Amino acid sequence: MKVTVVGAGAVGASCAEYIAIKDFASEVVLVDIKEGYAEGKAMDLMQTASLNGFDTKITGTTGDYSKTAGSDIAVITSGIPRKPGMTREELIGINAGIVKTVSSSLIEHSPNVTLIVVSNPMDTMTYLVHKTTNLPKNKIIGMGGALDSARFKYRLAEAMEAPISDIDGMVIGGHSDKGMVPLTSHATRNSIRVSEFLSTERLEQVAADTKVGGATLTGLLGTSAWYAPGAAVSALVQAIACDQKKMFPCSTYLEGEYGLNDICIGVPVILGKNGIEKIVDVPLSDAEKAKMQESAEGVTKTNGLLEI
Ligand SMILES: NC(=O)c1ccc[n+]([C@@H]2O[C@H](COP(=O)([O-])OP(=O)(O)OC[C@H]3O[C@@H](n4cnc5c(N)ncnc54)[C@H](O)[C@@H]3O)[C@@H](O)[C@H]2O)c1
Ligand SMILES: O=C(O)C[C@H](O)C(=O)O
Repeated sequence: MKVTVVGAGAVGASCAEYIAIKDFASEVVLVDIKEGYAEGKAMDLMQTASLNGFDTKITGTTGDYSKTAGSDIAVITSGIPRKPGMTREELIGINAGIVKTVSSSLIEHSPNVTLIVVSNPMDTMTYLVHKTTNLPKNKIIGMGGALDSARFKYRLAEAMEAPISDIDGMVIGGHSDKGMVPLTSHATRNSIRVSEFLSTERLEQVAADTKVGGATLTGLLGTSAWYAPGAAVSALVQAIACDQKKMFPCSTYLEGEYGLNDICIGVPVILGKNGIEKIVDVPLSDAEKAKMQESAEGVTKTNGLLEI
C-alpha cells in the first residue's frame, strides 16, 4: 500500500506520522514545493521508526511526482492555512490553483489513485477536483466531517464530564464556521441520547463551540490546527487501505442525496477499498434539514468563485 501526502507542512507531516505509527502502509511519499522540506520531514520521521516501532518507509521529494507513481491513496494538504480572524473561504484564491495543479500531477502518475482533499476551503476544493479531473466520484473524498465529529465528541464529553470513549456523535454539512451541522439529536452516551444528560441550552453551546473549533484553535495557535486534522486524515486513509467499511462524514459529490445536487458537502459515507462505497441516508429532523440546506447554499456560493 503506497500513500502519497502532498504538502509536508503541519497537517501533511502529522498525517504521515500517524499513518506510519499505525503501520498499515508499506510506503509513504511526502511531496512539497519548498526545496528539501519534504526530504527533511521524511528523514526526521524515519528516525522515529525504531522508537515508535513501525516499518513504513517514508521518503520525501521536492516536486518530483515520478516518485509518487503507483500510489493507491494520495492526500492533498498543500496550500496556505488561515490566520486568526480569517475564514477558510478566504483561502480560495491561492489554494484553488495549487489543488488543481497538484491533483492533475498526482493522477498523471497514479491514474487509479483515491484522492483525499484536505486543503481549504475543503468542500469547494473537493468540488474543484471533481470538476477538473476524470476520477470517478467514489475516489474523490473531502476530509472535514471526521475532524468536526471528533471535536463534537470532545465538546460533548467536556460538557458531561464523561470519558470521550463513552460518546458517539457526528457532524455533517459544510466544513465551515457557519456551515457545520452537529447532529445533537443523534448523539449518544453509551446509546443514551445526550439530551438526557444536558439541557437544551448546554447542547446548543456544545454545537456552537464545535462549529468554531477550527477558528478557536487558529486564534490560540496563530495558524490552523494539525494534530486532530492529521489523525482524522490517517483514519480515512486506514479505512480505505484496510477495507474497513467504516462510516465517517466526508465531503462527496451529491446527485440527489439529502435533496442536494451538483455539490460536494459532508454526509455520512462508508469507506472501504473502493473509496466511498456508499452514501448513508440518515433521517434528519426538519430543523436539521433546514440547516443542511443553508449549509449547502454557503458551499454553492463559494463554488461560484471558482474559475473552472
Ligand atoms: N479539511 C480540514 O479539516 C483541514 C484541517 C486542517 C488544515 N486544513 C488545510 O490544510 C492546508 C494545509 O495546512 P497546514 O497547516 O499543513 O499548512 P502549512 O503551511 O503548514 O503546510 C502547507 C504546505 O504546503 C506546501 N505547498 C504549497 N504549495 C504547494 C505545491 N504546489 N505543491 C506542494 N506543496 C505545496 C507548503 O510549502 C507547505 O509546506 C490549509 O489549506 C489548511 O487550511 C484543512
Ligand atoms: O480551521 C482551519 O482553518 C483549519 C481546519 O479546517 C480545521 O478545522 O482545523
